[in-house]
Amino acid sequence: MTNESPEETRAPGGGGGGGSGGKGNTRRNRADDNVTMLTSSMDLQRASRSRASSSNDAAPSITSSLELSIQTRIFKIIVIGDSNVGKTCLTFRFTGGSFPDKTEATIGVDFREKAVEIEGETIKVQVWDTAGQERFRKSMVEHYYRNVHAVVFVYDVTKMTSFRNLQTWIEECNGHRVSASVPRVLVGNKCDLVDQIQVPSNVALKFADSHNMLLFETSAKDPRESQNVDSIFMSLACRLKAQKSLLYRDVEREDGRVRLTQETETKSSCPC
Ligand SMILES: Nc1nc2c(ncn2[C@@H]2O[C@H](COP(=O)(O)OP(=O)(O)OP(=O)(O)O)[C@@H](O)[C@H]2O)c(=O)[nH]1
Ligand SMILES: [Mg+2]
Repeated sequence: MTNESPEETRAPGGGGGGGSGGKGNTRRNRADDNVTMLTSSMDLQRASRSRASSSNDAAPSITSSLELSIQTRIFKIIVIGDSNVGKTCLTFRFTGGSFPDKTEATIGVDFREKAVEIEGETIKVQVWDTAGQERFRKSMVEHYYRNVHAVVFVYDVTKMTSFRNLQTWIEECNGHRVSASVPRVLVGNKCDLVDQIQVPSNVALKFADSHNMLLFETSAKDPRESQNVDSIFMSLACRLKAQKSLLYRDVEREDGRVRLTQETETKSSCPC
C-alpha cells in the first residue's frame, strides 16, 4: 500500500486495453462513445518500485518520460461505501477488465490507474479503492479526500443496510470539505444477483436525484456489464475534462520529482 498524494505522484507509462459504449441501466452518460481506454490496471506501488529500479537508466530517457508526463492530466477518483459492496471488484473491472477470483478486505487504500483517451487527449484516471471497514480506514480518511476530483459511492443492491449507510458516507465526504462542484455518482452493485435484490431502482433513483448524483446499477461480476462499469468512471473523466485542467508543473529534474498542481479552466467540448 502506498500513500502518495496526487501532487507527489509521478506519471507512469501505459499499456493496452480498452472498452467503450455499453447498455445503460437506470441513468447513464454515454461518455464512453468517443473514448478509448488505453491502459490496463496498474498498481501504483508496483509502478513506483519499477520506476525506482530503473532509476539508473540513462538520463535522456528520464527526461523524455518527464516531458511526456508534463502533458498528462491525472484525475483522482475515490470509491467509497460499506465493506463487501464490491468496491475492489468494480475498480478491478474498470482498470483490469476482469472480475478478481478472490478478494480480501481492503486495508487503507489500493491504487489502480488507467490511461484513457478522451477527444484525442490521454488522461490518467487514478482510482482510489478505499477500505470499507472502519478499522482499516481510520488513519487514511484524510488522504482519501485530499485533492479528490470525483467520488463514487457504492452500495450493494442485495443489502439494504449498505444503501441506508450511504447517508453516513455522504456526510463523511461533506465533512472533509469536498466541494459541491466535485462530481459524485451512485453505484448499485451486484445486479447479477437478481433474486436477492433488496433496493428497488426507483428508491435508489430518488435518493440519487435528491443528492444530485447519477445512478448506475451494474455488476462487477457479470462480464456483460463491463462496459457499464467503464461508463461510471468514463462519465466522471469526461465531466472532469470539461471542467478543469490538471497539469504537471514544477518539474524538478535533479531528482526526477514531478509536482502536480491544479488549475481551473473552462472547456465545453466533452461529448458527454
Ligand atoms: N455476485 C456478485 N458478487 C460480487 C460483485 N462484486 C463483488 N462481489 C463479491 O463481493 C465480495 C466483496 O467484494 P469486494 O470488492 O472485496 O468488496 P469491498 O467493497 O472492496 O470490501 P472492503 O474492501 O472490505 O471495503 C467478494 O466476495 C466479491 O466476489 C458482483 O457484482 N456480483
Ligand atoms: Mg475492497
